[in-house]
Amino acid sequence: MRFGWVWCTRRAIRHRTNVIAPRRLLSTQAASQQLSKTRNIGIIAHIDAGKTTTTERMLYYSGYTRRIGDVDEGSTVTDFLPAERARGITIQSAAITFHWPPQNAQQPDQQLPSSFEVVPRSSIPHNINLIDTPGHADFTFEVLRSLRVLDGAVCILDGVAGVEAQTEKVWTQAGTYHIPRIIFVNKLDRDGAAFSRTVKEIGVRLHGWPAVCQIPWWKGGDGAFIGVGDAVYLRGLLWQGASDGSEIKCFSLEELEKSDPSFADEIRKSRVALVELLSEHDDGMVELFLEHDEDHLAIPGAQIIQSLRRVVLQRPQTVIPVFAGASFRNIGVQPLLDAVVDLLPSPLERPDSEVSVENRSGSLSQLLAPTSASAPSKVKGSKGVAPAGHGLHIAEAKNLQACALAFKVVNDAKRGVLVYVRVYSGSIDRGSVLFNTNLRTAERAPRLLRMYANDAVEVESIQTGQIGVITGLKHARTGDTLIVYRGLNVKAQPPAGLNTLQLRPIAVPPPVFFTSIEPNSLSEEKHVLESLSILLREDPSLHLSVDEESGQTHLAGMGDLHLEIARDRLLNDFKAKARIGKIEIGYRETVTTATAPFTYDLDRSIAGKPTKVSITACVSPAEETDTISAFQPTNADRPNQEESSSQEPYTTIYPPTQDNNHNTLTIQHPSLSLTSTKPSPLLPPHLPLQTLLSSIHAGASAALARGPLNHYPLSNTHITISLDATTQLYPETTPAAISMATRAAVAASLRHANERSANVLMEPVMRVTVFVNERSLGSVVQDLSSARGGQVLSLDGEASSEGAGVGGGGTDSGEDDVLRIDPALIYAPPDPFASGSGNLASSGVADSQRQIVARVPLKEMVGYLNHLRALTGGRGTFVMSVDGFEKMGAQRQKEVLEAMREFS
Ligand SMILES: Nc1nc2c(ncn2[C@@H]2O[C@H](COP(=O)(O)OP(=O)(O)OP(=O)(O)O)[C@@H](O)[C@H]2O)c(=O)[nH]1
Repeated sequence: MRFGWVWCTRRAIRHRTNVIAPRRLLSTQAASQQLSKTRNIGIIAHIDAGKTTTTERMLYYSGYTRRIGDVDEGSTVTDFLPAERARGITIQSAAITFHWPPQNAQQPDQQLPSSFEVVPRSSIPHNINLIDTPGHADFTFEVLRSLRVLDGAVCILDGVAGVEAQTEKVWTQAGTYHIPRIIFVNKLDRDGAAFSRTVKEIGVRLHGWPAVCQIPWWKGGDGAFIGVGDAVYLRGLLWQGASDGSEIKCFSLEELEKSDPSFADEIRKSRVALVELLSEHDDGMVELFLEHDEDHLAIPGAQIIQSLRRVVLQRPQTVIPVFAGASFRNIGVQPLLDAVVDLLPSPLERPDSEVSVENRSGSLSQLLAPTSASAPSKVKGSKGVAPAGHGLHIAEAKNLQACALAFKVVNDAKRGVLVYVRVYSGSIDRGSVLFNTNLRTAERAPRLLRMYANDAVEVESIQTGQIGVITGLKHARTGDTLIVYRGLNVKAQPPAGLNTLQLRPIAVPPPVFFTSIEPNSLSEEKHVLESLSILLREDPSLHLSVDEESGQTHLAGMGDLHLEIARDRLLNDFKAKARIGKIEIGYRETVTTATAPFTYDLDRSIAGKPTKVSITACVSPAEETDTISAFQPTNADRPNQEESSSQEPYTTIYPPTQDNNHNTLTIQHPSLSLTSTKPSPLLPPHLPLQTLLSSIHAGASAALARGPLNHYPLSNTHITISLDATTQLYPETTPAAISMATRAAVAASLRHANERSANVLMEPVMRVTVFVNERSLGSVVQDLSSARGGQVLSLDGEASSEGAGVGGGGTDSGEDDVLRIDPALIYAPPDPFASGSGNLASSGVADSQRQIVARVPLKEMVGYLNHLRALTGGRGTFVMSVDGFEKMGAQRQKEVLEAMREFS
């Protein structure tokens, strides 16, 4: 029997049409039907596992592309940036929409049946919004950003390499967002493919029970990879005939019994193992098993799917459905798409979104819940927000019409800047005024799009749960929260409370590499700055700063590849004409002593106008600890002085969260009260107190950008500014003068501190996780701890005696309560090409795979991959992330500074 990937059972669907529902109910029912038929999913994996290759097949089989794009030819839909095509890697996550199973334009929208006991969900076309994420560790932040808007994920593994370092990392990250995941073991056509070893690694390294839903079908038992055995529907699927993989031949167990009895036998074993595993985690499966006289094979496939779905949606997810294929050979992608629809959740099945309002967090439904009679009444001075512990009730929430997250900004050559949003509540309509709660600005959404592969289709609205694109926005950046508020116009602001609403704030790691950018000529400067500002809107993990003294612009990022790509995009995509310096490590400086107050008097003309002001500053070390931790919230540029002002109206504190470098700023302004409703007579009329404070903040930040020791940004430094309005402000005081004087006063104080007791350099220290063979373990540990000055924290998740108590062992997530699974208890079919047969030790997992976690200075990790490969015969892999900044010892600092001089 030959057929395309359209199940015969699909035709069996009957719809009940005799139910008459009220009109309003019908519209909400229609909306919820639509949402039930939506999947917002991501594809995650280690670099090169085959995410883009698999996505291309998904687009092709769903009918959205006419030919299959090839990563190696640079013709894929999702890797559309020239830099991605040139390098064959994904840099930006792409979001595309398609239907699965394919939708026939002539057919009316099909309704989901009321039960899935007989036919699976995948018998009805669903709307899939898919995000293909980058695998390289330098773009981890891009992955994190995407994970926030996903409801489910497909993790792709390379069947030869197994579970790799970056897989483990993104898997854990997806776990922290409670994103249900399924696994596709890809590249099973390659020499050395080891499905069994990979399945065992899933159990051991991803800490979940692999539910093997498909087993590989090797021709004649040990020949070419030709298809899969389906443990759910008890059949063999053979990809044959058409080279595009659209024709699949299906064999029943009885048929297989005649042609390939051992394969038929293995499919039965896989079904028994699957039912056994599900019975341990799902009571529904136990009942089914009993109902079917304890016959593992008698349970209908559709009910196995139902049980799989229930376990996938459990929190935490401990069972991981595993599928098999080789997307490059067009094998296995259609059943994987069915699994996406059948097993991953719709937006309706996801937990409520996290939000924060005025620094308090809760859930979106708490915020939107109608204020009940028992809800606390408005507290004076609290701007309508109930005190902590009473949820997030805000009277104005009833006027909130939509709430969305801009999770991605892309500069499209044809369509301009595209802002990808996921709507969490309400609907964004064409022409809506959106208030950006990060930037505190409003702008209109002129056009809305849905991206179907290469085509964009204009739409009137983007509804709750959907992903869409807004074009024509001038300000929105990746990570911004956008709200629509009843009565809002472009000039108005929503009331306090709502204007601080943030959806799932995300931590941005500090940048550790930087490079300088200098326009080739003055006339190029504008274009260079505009291009940089688009890059920054796209990617908030890039940081831009201007060194006022040297006039140089510095671009900082997460890794050397991250900056290399930014440089390529600037020069090649945006055609900016600029000189780009070499990529260097971003060290920090910190003060070691406190200074006495120093006053800077400014009295000169600026832009032809006389200006006058005095600013007093002193600096001190911010804290006693030697390290600073790595992560800060994204809304870092949002001043927080209102909070502190409510406690102390004459002091404004900018806490460390305002600054990526853990600097703090305290402004003492006796005689100027923040809580006073009347303007102070001590302030010049053109200088409101908030403007004065912002000018001081800007001046202090500029001074902190360049330290006196070696021109690195300051870190862990506390600045105190005191300003007596009666003696230090004048009618000629302007905001620009205040900034200038503050910068001068702080810079002088930093110099004084450095003269009294020299500043020290702080260097980025990475948390490195290395995977190596048993044989190479000794040499890699030796290399990390001796040659690279690192500190081994744990081996295989167990804290080493050396590292105990320093950074903790365990996984990257720091979780100690991860599920530890004995690989001997995991079912996997034998690997024909590996020595041994499905036993972890004999298949090489226990022997070969060891995990080392260490803290190592970033400087020592530059070029580490090549060294690791040499030490491990090419098998070792590693991932790293910033663990913090650490003060250098005198000798190390001397060596680093000398090396810098040598190369400069
Ligand atoms: N033999 C074989 N090669 C494959 C398969 N799938 C992908 N490849 C190849 O593996 C390489 C990487 O594939 P990609 O699809 O770019 O992998 P990726 O995971 O998207 O890579 P990044 O986006 O850079 O992380 C390409 O050369 C593909 O042709 C497969 O099933 N079999």
